[in-house]
Amino acid sequence: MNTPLAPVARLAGAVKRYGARVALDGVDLQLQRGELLALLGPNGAGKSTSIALLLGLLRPDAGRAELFGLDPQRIEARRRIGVMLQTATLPWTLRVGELLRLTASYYPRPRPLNECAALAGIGDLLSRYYGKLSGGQQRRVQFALALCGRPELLFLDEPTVGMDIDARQKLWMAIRALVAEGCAVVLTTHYLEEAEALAQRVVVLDQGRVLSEGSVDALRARVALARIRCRTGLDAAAVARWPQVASASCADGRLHIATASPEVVVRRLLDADADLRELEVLRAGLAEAFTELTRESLPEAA
Ligand SMILES: Nc1ncnc2c1ncn2[C@@H]1O[C@H](COP(=O)(O)OP(=O)(O)OP(=O)(O)O)[C@@H](O)[C@H]1O
Repeated sequence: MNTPLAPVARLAGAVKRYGARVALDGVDLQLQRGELLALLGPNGAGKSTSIALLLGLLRPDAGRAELFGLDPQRIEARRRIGVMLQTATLPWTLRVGELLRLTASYYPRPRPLNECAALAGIGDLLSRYYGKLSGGQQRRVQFALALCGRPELLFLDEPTVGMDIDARQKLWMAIRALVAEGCAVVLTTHYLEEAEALAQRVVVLDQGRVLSEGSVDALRARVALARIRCRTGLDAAAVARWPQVASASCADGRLHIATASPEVVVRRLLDADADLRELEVLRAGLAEAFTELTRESLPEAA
C-alpha cells in the first residue's frame, strides 16, 4: 500500500494577531506535490499573512506552519522553495543575467540560466539593467529568479499585476509547465480568471477564516449561479430587485445578471422587454461564485 506523502506546505489551526486585530483565526490548509492552490479573498482576508507564516517571515500565535514537514525557517526547507512576492527589492544596478547567476548560486541544483530565461520569457533582457526595465518586465525577471533554484514549491503573490495580456498568457504557460514537472504552487490573485485558468484547488479566505475550499468546479456548483447577458432598455437597478436575481449591472451597453433560476429570469425579461436582443445564458464563472460566497459571509447587520 502506498503511504501518503507529507504535504509540501501546511497550516494547521494557524492563528495570527496584530495587536487586537485577528488576521488569521484558525486556518487549515495543505498542499501536495504538483498541485496548484489558488488562495483567494477580498482585501485584508489574510492571504499575505498565510504566505508569510509558510515562509517563516512571521510566526503563528497558535497552531503550526510547516514546509515539507519542517519548520519554515529551516534552511533545508527554504532551499526547496521559490518566492515571488508583491514587492521585491532587487539591486537596480545589476544586469538581469548577473542577477539570475547570483540568485542561482544560492541553490544546490539550479536550473540552467537559458532555461530560466526561456520559461520566464526574458531571453532578450539578460544584458539590460534591472532598474531600467518596465514594471511588467521586472515582474518577469522576478518570476525567473523565483524558479531558478528548481523549487519544489513556488509562492506566487499576485504574479501578473502590471503585465500585458501577452506576458500574462506566457506566464500562465510557464506555470503550467512547472506544475507538470511536479512543482507545487501557491498562487494569490485578484484576477479570478487567473485562478480559473490555473488552479486545481481554490481556498477562499475571508476575515482570517477559510470560507470555502474545493475545485473551481465544486465552488461554482456550490453557488449554482448562471450568468445572463442581453441588450435591453430595462433598468439594471430595477432588475436587481427581482426576487430570483442575485445581482444585475450594466457593462459594455449590456445588462449582466447573476441568478440561480435562469429560466424564470429569462421568461420575465422577455415579458418585460419585447425589444430585448442578444440574449445569452452562461454557466457562472468563479467571479460570480466568489462574489456570492463573500457576500453570504457578511454579518446580517451589513
Ligand atoms: N503589520 C500589520 N500590522 C497590523 N495589521 C496588519 C499587518 N499586516 C496585516 N494586517 C491586518 O491583518 C489582516 C490581514 O491582512 P493580509 O495582508 O494578510 O490580507 P490580504 O488577504 O493579503 O489582503 P490584500 O488582498 O489586500 O493583499 C488585515 O486586516 C490587515 O489590515
